[in-house]
Amino acid sequence: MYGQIVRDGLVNVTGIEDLGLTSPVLQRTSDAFFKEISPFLLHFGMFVPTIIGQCTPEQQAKWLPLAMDLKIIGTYAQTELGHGTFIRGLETTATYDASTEQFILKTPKLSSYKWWAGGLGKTANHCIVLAQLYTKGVCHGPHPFIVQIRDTETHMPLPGIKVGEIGPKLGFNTADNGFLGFEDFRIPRENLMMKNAQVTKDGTYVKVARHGKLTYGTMVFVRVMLVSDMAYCLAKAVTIAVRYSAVRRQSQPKPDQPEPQVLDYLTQQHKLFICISTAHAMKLTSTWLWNTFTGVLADMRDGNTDTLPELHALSSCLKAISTSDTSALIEQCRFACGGHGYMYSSNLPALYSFATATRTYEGDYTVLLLQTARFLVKSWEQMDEGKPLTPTLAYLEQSRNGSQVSWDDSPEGIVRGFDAVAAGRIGACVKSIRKHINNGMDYEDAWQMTTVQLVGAAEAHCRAVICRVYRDETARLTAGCSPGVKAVLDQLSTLYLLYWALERTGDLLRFSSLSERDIENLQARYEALLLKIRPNAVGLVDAFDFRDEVLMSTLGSYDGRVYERLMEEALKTPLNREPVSDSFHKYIKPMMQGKL
Ligand SMILES: CCCCCCCCC/C=C/C(=O)SCCNC(=O)CCNC(=O)[C@H](O)C(C)(C)COP(=O)(O)OP(=O)(O)OC[C@H]1O[C@@H](n2cnc3c(N)ncnc32)[C@H](O)[C@@H]1OP(=O)(O)O
Ligand SMILES: Cc1cc2nc3c(=O)[nH]c(=O)nc-3n(C[C@H](O)[C@H](O)[C@H](O)COP(=O)(O)OP(=O)(O)OC[C@H]3O[C@@H](n4cnc5c(N)ncnc54)[C@H](O)[C@@H]3O)c2cc1C
Repeated sequence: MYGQIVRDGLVNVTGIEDLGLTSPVLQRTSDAFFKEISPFLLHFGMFVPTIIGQCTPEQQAKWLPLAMDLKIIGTYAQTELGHGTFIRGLETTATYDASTEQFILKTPKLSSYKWWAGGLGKTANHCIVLAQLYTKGVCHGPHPFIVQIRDTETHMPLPGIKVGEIGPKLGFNTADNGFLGFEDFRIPRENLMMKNAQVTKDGTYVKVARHGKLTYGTMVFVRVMLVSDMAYCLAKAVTIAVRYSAVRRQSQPKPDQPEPQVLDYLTQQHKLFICISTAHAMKLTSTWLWNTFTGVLADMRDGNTDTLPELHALSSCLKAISTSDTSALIEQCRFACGGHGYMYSSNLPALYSFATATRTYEGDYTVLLLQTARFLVKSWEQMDEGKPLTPTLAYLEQSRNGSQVSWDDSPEGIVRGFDAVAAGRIGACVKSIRKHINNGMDYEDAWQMTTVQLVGAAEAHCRAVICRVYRDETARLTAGCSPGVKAVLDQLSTLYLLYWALERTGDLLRFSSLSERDIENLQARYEALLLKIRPNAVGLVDAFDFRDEVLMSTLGSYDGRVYERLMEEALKTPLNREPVSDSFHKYIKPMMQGKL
């Protein structure tokens, strides 16, 4: 399996190179080669971006051509057996030896071993290592180093390097995730990636970055990219599930009628149409987030890091919510396909295992929402001090006088309702923290006692951002469309708002004048909208325009020959090569004859 995937991975990479395309395209085209993950994912997904983001121009001139021409194969080794979330707690050390102008890398304990980096086990010969930088007896915190770990000719691990594969996982089983330990492993001073901090030959530490967290820049980039990846993943899953639901006929609600397409059941529409809407919502939000990200990068190039905190807060909650929603909705697509959705040949299991991993890697869901919550609470306090709010938090102003928002069930009114929920939940967190402090707790304990609410407030903020961006971007992008297209896309964005309003009635009752009658109206509108979308459902997923080779699904292929494809795949399984398995003669027959 590994050998096959490496071969396909290289065909994919060199093919893209020949076309002179860039790595995001690689990500998309690799889908046509793999159901699983390429061992080269981290090379282009994190190793190359870190060289660009963390190296000086001179260092880039050395390393980038080698990486882009695949003369070296890299990964990103930050997480350790003992630490993944808490980067400041990483145990691997890099101690500067001025006498030889080298850093000495050590993994002092088993828990210090790097663990998880994709491609590290058997594929990569270089990696970015995050290690605690020591010079002149002082620790300056985690810094990125570029480290050769295998001989580029023999691929043997270099002396002082312990490296290997970490073993089977829920998914990602071709990603070749590995472990890495250092025993007094020496690297040249120049292998410290010196864009944000430098160590001179005599060991003097020089801080260059204007912001203490620019070392974390690669993670922010990947979080931004993952929102788009999730939209793409969910669009594939719902294409499979909707097409299958159009082919599958089951049960007989009316004795004198033929079995209906399962797509005609309202419950099936309830499971699947939110998936179509969410794929659109996340795609539009990811483009908006990308534009925000590139804007912040431009500001930082001009020496201004003022917009970085809002980007960190946005990328954290959008990565958390997009990966969490996608994992849940891909599983919902699988549920909607009955037993055949559980077949590996449907491709839904592989899509799910990829999505559910993203909820954890690049920053755990809870941890990132708490990062966003930190920014929300700080913004609330700045508002109390009369300081201006950042654009995505402008809605907090409406909460200043504490009056309840009057419920308005128009799409724009529902967006305002979600703003009110977010403002209300942030305000409740601030109130909780202040109450605990007044009762004698210190700030850290008061914060910890409020974290369940803080995660909820961050989710509410993120939902409000997605609703607003989705609604605004749909209106902007459909302005020139035909009335028919405009109407269908408006139905999808309205469906998203009604769905989440019904999911969050508790919050809306608490923070707006929503009534029981309003909820009944929402439910009726939602169900009527499902029926309106039904005639366009297959057209909407066809519009995602996935080729069969990319969907790789017995259930989702364009021609709808589901049962023929399921049988074709079944006959390919190794167990069907012989009519009788040799296990019958070895075990079953002796058992039947009482000879086991
Ligand atoms: C195509 C692609 C496919 C690419 C496909 C690639 C496949 C990927 C495979 C997987 C790869 C990985 O998982 S790589 C490993 C990923 N690992 C992670 O993501 C680890 C997650 N942990 C973290 O990011 C950090 O530990 C975090 C939780 C933020 C806490 O960091 P710290 O303790 O240093 O910071 P704190 O004390 O919490 O906060 C101090 C201040 O720093 C700010 N801060 C914290 N992080 C910041 C940041 N990133 N940018 C700006 N500011 C930040 C906070 O807002 C605070 O600001 P003030 O409030 O103003 O003080
Ligand atoms: C498929 C996959 C691929 C990966 N690839 C890479 C890679 O290429 N390179 C790399 O460096 N890493 C990689 N990782 C590792 C990944 O980045 C970490 O697993 C992730 O950052 C989570 O950290 P952790 O595993 O230490 O979990 P922990 O942080 O230990 O989480 C365990 C639990 O503790 C909770 N928790 C932790 N801190 C807090 C807190 N402050 N407040 C409240 N709750 C908290 C979490 O929410 C979670 O419920 C990969 C992981 C996976 C699953």
